[in-house]
Amino acid sequence: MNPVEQAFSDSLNDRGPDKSISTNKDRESVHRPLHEDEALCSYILSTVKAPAGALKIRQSTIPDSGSGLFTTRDLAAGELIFTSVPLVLCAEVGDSKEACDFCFQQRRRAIHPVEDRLAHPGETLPDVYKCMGCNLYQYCSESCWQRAWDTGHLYECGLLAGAPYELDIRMLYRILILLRKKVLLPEQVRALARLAHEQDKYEQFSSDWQGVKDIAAEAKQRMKSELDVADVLKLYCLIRCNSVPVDQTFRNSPLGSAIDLGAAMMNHNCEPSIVIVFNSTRVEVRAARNIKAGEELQHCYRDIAYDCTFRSPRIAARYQFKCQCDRCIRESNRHYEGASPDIDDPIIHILATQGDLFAFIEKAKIQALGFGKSFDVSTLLADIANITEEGHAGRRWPDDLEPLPIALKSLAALCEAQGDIINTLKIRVRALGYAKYRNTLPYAEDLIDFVVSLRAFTMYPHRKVVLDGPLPKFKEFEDFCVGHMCALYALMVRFYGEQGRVTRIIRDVMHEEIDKYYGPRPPTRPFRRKFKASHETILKWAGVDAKHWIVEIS
Ligand SMILES: C[S@@+](CC[C@H](N)C(=O)[O-])C[C@H]1O[C@@H](n2cnc3c(N)ncnc32)[C@H](O)[C@@H]1O
Repeated sequence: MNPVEQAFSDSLNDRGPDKSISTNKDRESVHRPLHEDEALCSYILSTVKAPAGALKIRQSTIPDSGSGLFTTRDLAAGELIFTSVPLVLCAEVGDSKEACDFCFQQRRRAIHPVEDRLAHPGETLPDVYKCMGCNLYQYCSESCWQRAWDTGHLYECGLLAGAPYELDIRMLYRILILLRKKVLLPEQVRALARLAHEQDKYEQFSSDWQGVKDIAAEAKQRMKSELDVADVLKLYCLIRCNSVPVDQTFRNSPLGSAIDLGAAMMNHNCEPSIVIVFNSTRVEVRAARNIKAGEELQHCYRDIAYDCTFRSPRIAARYQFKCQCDRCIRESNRHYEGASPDIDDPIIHILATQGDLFAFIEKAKIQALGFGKSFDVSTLLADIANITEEGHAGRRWPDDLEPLPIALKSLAALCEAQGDIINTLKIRVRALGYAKYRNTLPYAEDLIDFVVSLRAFTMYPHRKVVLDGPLPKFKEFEDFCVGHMCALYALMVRFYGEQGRVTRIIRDVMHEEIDKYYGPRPPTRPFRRKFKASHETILKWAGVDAKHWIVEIS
C-alpha cells in the first residue's frame, strides 16, 4: 500500500493519523465525533473560501445526525457563504448525457453551453468530444479532454473497458485510482475517510448487500487498489452519503457528482437555509433566506419540489436516515387529512397516481422527440384529468402537488416541440402558477424556459397561431414578459450572484426586452400596476387563481 492509501485506510479504520507515533490518546481523538476533532474541523474549514471565522463545525441541531456546519454571522438571502473546489468530480455518461467531464458546462438548457447567450430554439450545438480510449467520458472540446487527461484521466482510461454507467461506481473507481497514483494529498484523504458512511445501516436495509459487496470487489480488482475490499466497501458507502449532484436544478438529471469536504458537512432539511450552486466546477454556497448567526446551514438533498412520499424513501435509501422535518410532517398530515374516509391506506393510492403521472411525463418526452407527428392537446389534458380526478386517495389530486405541475411542464414542452406556442404558454402558466417552492433552483430553471417561450411569442406578434378561444391582448403579454424577465433576473442574482454567467446572460436579455418595450419603466409603480393587471388577466386565461402566483417586481 502506498502512503496515501495507507493514510486513507488508517483514518477510515480509526488507527490514528500516523501509526508510528500513535498513542492511546491519538486513538481516542480519532474515535471522537467529527465536530470534537478540532484539528480535522479546522482542516476541513481551511479547504473552503470564506471570511475568517465565519463557519464552525459543531454537533448538528438535528437529533442523531452527527456533525453539521454553522454560520457565525448573520447572512442575507442570496449572500455568498463559501466557495470551494471539490476533491473529486465525476460526470454522468451515456447517450442523452452530455456533461463535459472536465468543465461540466451544461448543454441541455436554454443557455448556450459555450457562448454567453441563450441558445436559439432548435439550434445545433457544437459536437461533444468522446475519449477514444475509454469511449465513456465526454468533453466539450479536445482541449477539455487534454486537460482532463493531464489531471488524472490518463491513469483510469485504460482500466475502464466495459465499466458501468452508474455514477457512484465510476466515482469509486476514480477515487481508488487517485489514491493509488497519489494524486490526492495525505491530509485530504485523512479528512475524506472521516466523512459519514453509514455502512451498518446500509447493510441492514439494503435489499442486495451482496451486490454492493461485489461492486467493491470488482472496483478493487479493476483499479488494482492495494486497499482491503472492506475499505473499498466503506468508501463506496461514503460516496453515496456525501457526494452532491453537480447542477442542483435537478430538472434535467444532474451533470455528475462531486465530493467536496465543505459541502459534505451540511445536513439535510426539506426547507433548506442554503443552496449549493455549481459555477462550472466550483461549488458556491449561498443563503436561500436570511440566516441568523449561530444557525446550522442545511440544504435539501433531493428535488425540493416533490413531496414527502417521493422524497423520503429516496433520501432514506441513499443517506440512511428518515427525515423528520416540519415539512415532512405537514405533508404527510395533508395526505391523511385530504383522503377520502373509505380508503384504508391513502399513501398506496397516492403513490399509484404519482406513478401514472410519471408515466405520462415519460410518454410526453418520447412524443416530443417524434417531430412531425401531431398530437391532440385536449386528449392529453383529458388523460391528466382522468389520472387526477380521484387520484388523491379518492379525492381530486391538488393542483400544486407534484408531479402534476411537472406533468404540465412536459406537456408544454411537447406543445413547444410541435410549434404550438399558444398552448405552450397557457400550459406553462398553469404549471408555474401552481408551483409551490418558488425560491429554488428548479423553479428558476423552469422560469428561464417560460421566459424563453414568452419571448418567442412577443418577438413575432404576427405569426399564425392556433386559438382555442379569445386570447389576452398582445400588449398584456408584453407587460407580462417584461415583468417576468425582471423577476427572473432578481432570482438569478440570488442564486448565481451579480457576476454569475447565467445572471449576466439573463441581464442582457432583460435589457433587450426593456429597450423595446413601450410602456412605463420597470420597476416604477406605474409599471408594477400595469404588470399586475396583465398578470391577472393572463392567469385567468390559463385557468389559474391569481392568489396562487403573486410576483413582486423590485
Ligand atoms: C453529507 S453527510 C452530513 C454530515 C454528517 N452529519 C456528518 O456528521 O459527517 C450526510 C449524513 O448526515 C446524516 N444526516 C444528514 N441530514 C440528516 C437529517 N436531516 N436527519 C438525520 N440524519 C441526517 C446522515 O447520516 C447522512 O448520511
